[in-house]
Formats: sequence, structure tokens, C-alpha cells
Amino acid sequence: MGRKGPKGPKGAKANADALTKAALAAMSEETTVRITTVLEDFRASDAQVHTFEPSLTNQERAAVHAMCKKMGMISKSKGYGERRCLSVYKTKNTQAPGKEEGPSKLGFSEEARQILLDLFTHYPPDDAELNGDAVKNPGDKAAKIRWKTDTAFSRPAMQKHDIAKKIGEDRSKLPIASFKDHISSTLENHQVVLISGETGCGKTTQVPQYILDHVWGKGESCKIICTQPRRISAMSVAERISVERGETVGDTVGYKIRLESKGGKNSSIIFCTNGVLLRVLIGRVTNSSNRQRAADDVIMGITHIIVDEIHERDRFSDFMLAILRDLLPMYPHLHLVLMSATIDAERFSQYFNGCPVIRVPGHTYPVKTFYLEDVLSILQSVGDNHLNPETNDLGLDSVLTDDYKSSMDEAISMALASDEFDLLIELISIEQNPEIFNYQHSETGVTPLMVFARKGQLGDVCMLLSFGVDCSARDHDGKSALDWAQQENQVEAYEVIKKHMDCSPAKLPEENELLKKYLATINPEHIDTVLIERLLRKICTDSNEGAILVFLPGWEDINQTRERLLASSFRDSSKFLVLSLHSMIPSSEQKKVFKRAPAGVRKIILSTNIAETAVTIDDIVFVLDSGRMKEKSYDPYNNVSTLHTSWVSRANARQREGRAGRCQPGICYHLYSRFRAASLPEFQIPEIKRMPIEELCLQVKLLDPNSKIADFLN
Ligand SMILES: Nc1ncnc2c1ncn2[C@@H]1O[C@H](COP(=O)(O)OP(=O)(O)OP(=O)(O)O)[C@@H](O)[C@H]1O
Repeated sequence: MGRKGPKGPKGAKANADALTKAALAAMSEETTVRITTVLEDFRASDAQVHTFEPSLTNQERAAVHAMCKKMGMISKSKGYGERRCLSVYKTKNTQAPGKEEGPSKLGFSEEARQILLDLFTHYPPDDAELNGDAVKNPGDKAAKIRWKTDTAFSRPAMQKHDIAKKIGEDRSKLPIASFKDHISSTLENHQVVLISGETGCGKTTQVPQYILDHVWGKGESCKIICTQPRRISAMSVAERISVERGETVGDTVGYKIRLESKGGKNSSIIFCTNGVLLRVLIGRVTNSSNRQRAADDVIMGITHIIVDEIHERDRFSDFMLAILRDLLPMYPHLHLVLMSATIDAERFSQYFNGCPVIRVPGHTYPVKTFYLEDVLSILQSVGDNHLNPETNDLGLDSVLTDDYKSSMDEAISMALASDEFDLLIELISIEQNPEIFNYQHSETGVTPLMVFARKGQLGDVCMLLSFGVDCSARDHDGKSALDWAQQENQVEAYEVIKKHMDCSPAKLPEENELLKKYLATINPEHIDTVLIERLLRKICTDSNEGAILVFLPGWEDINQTRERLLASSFRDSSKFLVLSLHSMIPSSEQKKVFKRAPAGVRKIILSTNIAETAVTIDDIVFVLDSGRMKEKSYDPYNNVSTLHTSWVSRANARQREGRAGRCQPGICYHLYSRFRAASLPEFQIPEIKRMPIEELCLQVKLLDPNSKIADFLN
């Protein structure tokens, strides 16, 4: 729990902790963020020492000492009075990896042990392999072992008339529908295609079906393997597509996840996790010729591989892309479709020899966002209904008519394309309504402020700032007005917006005051279950229906929040259904989150980031984003791998928001300040860059024993 408990600390360590907390609490959030950034940059650099400017206050000095301790670094102050300065050193193991002398100790992390365990459960070594004979003599004894062929990956035998019957009509009006033919024809002419689509455009549910319809349309059969980063999305998307096709999961569309599968040989589309397909591909590059042959047969049966959410850069998908790139020339019949959000599309395309990129605009219902300062003021105004448009401007009902929206779209496009600003200025000035001046272009998410910042229209930027425009808004590429000004080198516009944002972290002085007071009483890096409970209560009082999804970092926080809720009126099961969603719970339990609660019962889901991508829980209206997630990382200086709680990236925050607007308009409450939101990193660092180098090398050798590690990583 994030609140400071009334209980007094015990012992010297507790005293030091309390002092540290006091130092941190007394400091502004801006200063904490600034110091953390300086320390993180230093740790990532080659420099061995960083000296802070002597102007640090005592509290700031105390905070630097505390943060260094937490990050495994050493800090020392020297000198007196105004000349007293504070230096930070990396610890005894200060040399960066690669600069160490002598051989490093090679051990397995818990993660690597788990992967090996998994691997050997699926492909147990025989006696010959255990004795090392198989490696010496790959051709003889091992060749007699019959590797069980996984029929889930085999192509179904089907007749032309069966196929014709199955082809349905276009299923949806999703933005991707107009790209159906383009996707099919591009795939006809290229082995690899990248589809870069904004969230909700329909790529996950539609692309496999477009390919199926196209291939069946030619009277041919196919086997389409779609990978997902997580079990829950593999399972739920397979279910969803089956519903769309009026079938049961396991017929045309199936899934195969660890310890569970539906469908198999006769299914034309199989969803699986990245890990499951990776294991099949590993077989192709093993030392055992029989296993190689079995894997080869499996790959020969697959006509298409779709790798979804590649921008997440988890280790399995990165490894898989590396392997697939090498395999493709050997299997010319095999087509690869890469699917990603609009992040780094060019980079992925370059990796696959400049494969064509199809860009698809997104579709989500409008999602209203609140930040911590808004939440605090909503909670303070006990009597007001914060969802009622009549009491304030925070309601869901839009004053924007469809005509007004299309005029705004047109005005924004015109201003961007041909520097014609009159229409946009006119539309904004008719009514000084936040919904209008904060309007986001329906396809690109660009706001009027972004247009003026990008074009250097200083007067118009100032006008919008004086209206109280939301500077934190981001377009669908994740760029804010400030980013646009910087990118286009509009120095004055950049400085005006930056200054405005620095001076007004909250909308109103009262909100700013509330925020300061709140941050002085809690540790923003801890989950405040009291705040979550109060906000849930407020949502349930101010609205009659709509499921609520709460993003928390891990199992412990889920349990603590759950316990807190079940110790209050949320325990009443005739009114509330509190569910937990975590990767470790069985899939039968995970599936419960998709079921609608009985009428009059409010569903509240406490989840980790597994519900963040490729998952649609269709009755979610409210999302609470704690801003925190668990992240594996490796500290080369202390030589330890950790699973620690960190701040989410902006990309994560956008995905979380998006979960509220999948099937109806929604609201997302970010439980961190606007200032914090603006300081979040753009993306998470790819997982393979956060692994210990020994583990990375082992994984590479596991995947391809014959390859040179350096070549593979290049
Ligand atoms: N299980 C479901 N129930 C109801 N509607 C759904 C379901 N799954 C998908 N949809 C609808 O289809 C839309 C597209 O979903 P899809 O998963 O294909 O999008 P996407 O482009 O892959 O987005 P993302 O990358 O955010 O997952 C959703 O926004 C939602 O409106």
C-alpha cells in the first residue's frame, strides 16, 4: 500500500528508510523525475563518476543518496558550504559488461532454467543425447527416434466445395476492411508483408480471415499460424474469430497454448503463443536429424505465419523474427505477415529487406482521460457526479455533431497540407469549448495545438494555451504538440509550450495544491489501494453500469487490492464481481473475465499488463491505470537480474487507455500526474536488451546450436 503507515519504524535501517521517504516526499515530483533521469543516464553511460552541481539542497542530496542506494551505486559528498558537491560512482563491479577481466561465472537465471525445463518436457533427451553420443554422431542412434509430429500444425485435407461453402461475406466495417484486397494482393507478390495498424483497426481478428478467404477463394487449402505474445490473447482471439464465423472454436479456427489446445489438423487457422511456434522452429535447427525432419515436415505444412504485436519486442518474438528471416529463403512457399502498432514500422521492414508496409488507420471509441490531479479533485467533490455533463465538462456525451467532426477533420488536414489555417481558427473560436479546441483528428489523432506547433503559428499556439488546451494529448503516432514543435524545429513554439507545461502541471491552482499535498503523503512508486478503492466507489456511485479494468503491476498488488475491496462493501456479491487476471492463473480462470456479469452486478477486473494488448473485454467502460508494471531487467554492475516494478512507457499507457474504448466510449483514469505522464519514456526497452548476456548467448545456442552467437545477434 502506498500510504505512509502510522506505525513507527524500527531499527536503524527503518529510520534511514523513513528519512529517505521524508526527503523524497518533501521534494517536488519534477525534481524527483529530474534526479532519477540524471542517475539512469549516468548508469547507462560509460562514465565512471557523475558530479552533481553544488546547488543541490540538503533534501535533494538526501534523495540522491537514497536513489543511489536503491540503484546499487555509491554516492559521496565532499567539501563545505557552497562548495559542497555530491559525486556518484558505480559500485566495485563498476566495469561495464565486456570490460570485465577473466571469465565470468556462467549460471542459469530462474528464467533460463524455466525455459530449459519447458524445452526438455516437450523434447526429452534420450540416453544417447544424455551421454553426449548424439552430439558426436548426429546421424545414427538419434535417427531411430520417432519424433511425434504435432498435427495441430498440419494442413487440413479439404475439397473445393467444402471450401466454397465456408467463405462468408465481409464481416465488419472495421478500418482494415477497405484494405482486404490490398493485403491479399500484396501477399501474392511478396513473401513478407508488414501491416502497421493503429489499435482497434481490426488487424488481429481480420487479417487471418482475409488470408483464409483469399486462399479458399482460389480453391486451395492453407494452414495459417498466428502468434500472440500471451496465452490469453491466443485463446480469446481464436474464440472471437470463431464467433464471427458462426462456428465453435476448434473448427476452422483453433488455438494451441501450453498444456491446452482446441482444434488441430482440421483447423485452417491456429493461434498460439510466440513460445509455442518458437519451439517448432527450434526443431528445424537442432542436431538431431529425425527431429529436424519432423520440424521440416511441420514447416512445409504451414502456408502462412502471422506474428502479431511485434512492436512489444518480447524475447520470443525477437528470436522468432531472427529465425524466420533465415528460414524464409529455404521455404519459398511460406508467407510471413508481421503485424505491429504504428511503432518502428520502417525498422522492421528494413530488417526484412524492405518488405512492403501496409498502414491502416485505427478505430476506437472516444476515451476521456483523467490524471491524478483530476482524480483527486473528483474525489474531493463528494456530492458531484463527475460523469454528468451538466455539473461539469467531464461527461461522456459529446457536444460535437458528426458534421462538426468532419469539418474539424477537414480543417486540420487542410492546415497541415496547405498551411490554410482560417477554417481551423474559425471553428475553434466560434465556441471556446474544450471538446473543440482539444479535438483529435478522427484518423490521425492530431489536435489543433499540434498543427499550430508544427507550423510555428505562435499566436495561435498562445491563443490555445490561454483557453487551457490539453498539452499532454498525443496523436496516434504517440507525438505531442511539444514533440511536433521539436521535430519541425519550431523553437519559439517549443519554448512557449514547454514553459506553459512546466508552470502549470495541473489544470487549476487548487488541483495543483491537492496534488502536492497528496504526493507529500504517499510514495508515488507504490500502489495506493486506498485511492483505488475510493475511485472505484466514486465510479460505482456516479454511473449505473460498465465493467472496470484496473491495471496493477503484479500478483502481490492484485491481492492487496482485492483484499482491501473484499473487506469493504465490494464484498457484496449481489452487486460486485471482483476478478483477478494474471499470467499464472489457469486459463479457465482467465476466461471468466470475458463473461458479462449478471444485470445489476458490477464487474471489476484487477489485472497485470496481460490485458493491455490484443485483448477485448467487450463490456469495459472504465480503466484505472496505476502507471506501474513489472519489468525484467539486468543490472550489469551488480550482476543480478531482477523483476522490479517500473513506470510504464507512453506506448503502454496508450494501450491501457485503448482498452476502455473497444466497444463503446470509455474513461481512463491514470493514477499519476500529467507531469509524470509527460516524462514517461516513449517505449519499453526490448527484452533482449534487458537480459544478462550469458542468458542471451545460451538462448541463441538453444535456438541454433550451429550458429555463431555474434552472427545471430547481428
Ligand atoms: N471479443 C470481442 N468482443 C467484441 N468485440 C470485439 C472482440 N474482439 C474484437 N472486437 C472488436 O473488433 C475491433 C478490432 O479488434 P482487433 O483485436 O482485431 O483490433 P487490433 O487492430 O488488432 O487492435 P489491437 O492491436 O489494439 O489489439 C475491436 O476494437 C472491437 O470493437
